[in-house]
Amino acid sequence: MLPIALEERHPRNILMAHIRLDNVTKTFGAHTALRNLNLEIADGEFFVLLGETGAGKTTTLRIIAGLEKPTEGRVLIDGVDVADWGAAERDVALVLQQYSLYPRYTVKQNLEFPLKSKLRRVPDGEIAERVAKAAKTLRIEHLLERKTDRLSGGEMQRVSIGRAIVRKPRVFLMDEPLSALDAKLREALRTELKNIQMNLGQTFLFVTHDQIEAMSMGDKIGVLNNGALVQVGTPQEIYANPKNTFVARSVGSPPMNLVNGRLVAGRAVVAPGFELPAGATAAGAADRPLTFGIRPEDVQVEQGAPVTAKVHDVENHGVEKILTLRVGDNMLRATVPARTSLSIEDEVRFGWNPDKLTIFDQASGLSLKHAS
Ligand SMILES: Nc1ncnc2c1ncn2[C@@H]1O[C@H](COP(=O)(O)OP(=O)(O)OP(=O)(O)O)[C@@H](O)[C@H]1O
Repeated sequence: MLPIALEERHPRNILMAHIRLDNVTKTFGAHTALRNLNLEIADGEFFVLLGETGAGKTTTLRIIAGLEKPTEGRVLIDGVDVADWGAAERDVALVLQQYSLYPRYTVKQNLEFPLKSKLRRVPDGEIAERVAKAAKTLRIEHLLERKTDRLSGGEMQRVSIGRAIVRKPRVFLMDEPLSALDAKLREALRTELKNIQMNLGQTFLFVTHDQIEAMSMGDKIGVLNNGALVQVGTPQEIYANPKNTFVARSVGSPPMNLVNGRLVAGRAVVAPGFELPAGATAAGAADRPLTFGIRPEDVQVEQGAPVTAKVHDVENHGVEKILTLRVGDNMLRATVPARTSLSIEDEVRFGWNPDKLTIFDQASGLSLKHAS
């Protein structure tokens, strides 16, 4: 019996999809790539999975796409367990870092290709309509007759995304699609991709190791470390309230300052001459080794007595400067306005509003806010 055409199975007015991973574990021999992953991606959400190399990002995408089976756990699309569905039936589009285009075909032929499969049965008129619309959205109309081996990296990636868009999949899965592009193009495509997603209103799962991409594009970010999901939240939640020191280090450029210290007589002490105001002590912070976290933009730096630090380095970033301060054995980064005129070896005093501190348990790395 012929398989039911995808176009008939998923009526075109139902394009969105809700994805849930229930306790998914994936092992390759003795190696555990994913452990007890619980993940929920809402309809129409732009969800970014952020993780370092080997964290399990691609494995997660491949499991959702049906290219890999979980060792344990379930994948649900719109509430339905899709364990028995093959990749084609799941109707998800995977966009990869390497553009999988046909080099001898024109852009137009590349865009038409996914719709010409027998499984889809898309009428010719509709193929032309969808290709024209995708080309307009991606601003590649002028390239339609060009062979894809004559395109720049950015243009090729647009065509790859176009091949996903014309299919009208239920879900877009994107595996570091911008990482092979140069910085300027990456920035431009970040904004475009976000706009495209908002216009289509469809579910996007985008994986990256680039925290700037995650922060600027995601409605929600999931931070993956060593196959485990550490924290899920909006970019603002993740930035302002990291669950542990790993997440604190993963977002922000420069990252959060993390300095080890402890509480002595109710007063937080990081190092000699580096005492935090008494108000900085958090509820539940007993006398134990702690790590104090402060974002560089929350460090205030002034010239004059009492001297508490020396300027170790000054980086000029146009709108702002990033100072590295030497405080005893510790280095502290501070973001200050560009007009600040400080030079290496200048003596300064620094401080911060205690409300801006995040305090972590040194042994577990967990934020006391999340632990309480
Ligand atoms: N088919 C496989 N066989 C054996 N090990 C695998 C296989 N696929 C992935 N792994 C391992 O599982 C872990 C997670 O891999 P995965 O590709 O999901 O990571 P990633 O976060 O996408 O990394 P990257 O950013 O480098 O692509 C890695 O340690 C990897 O070596």
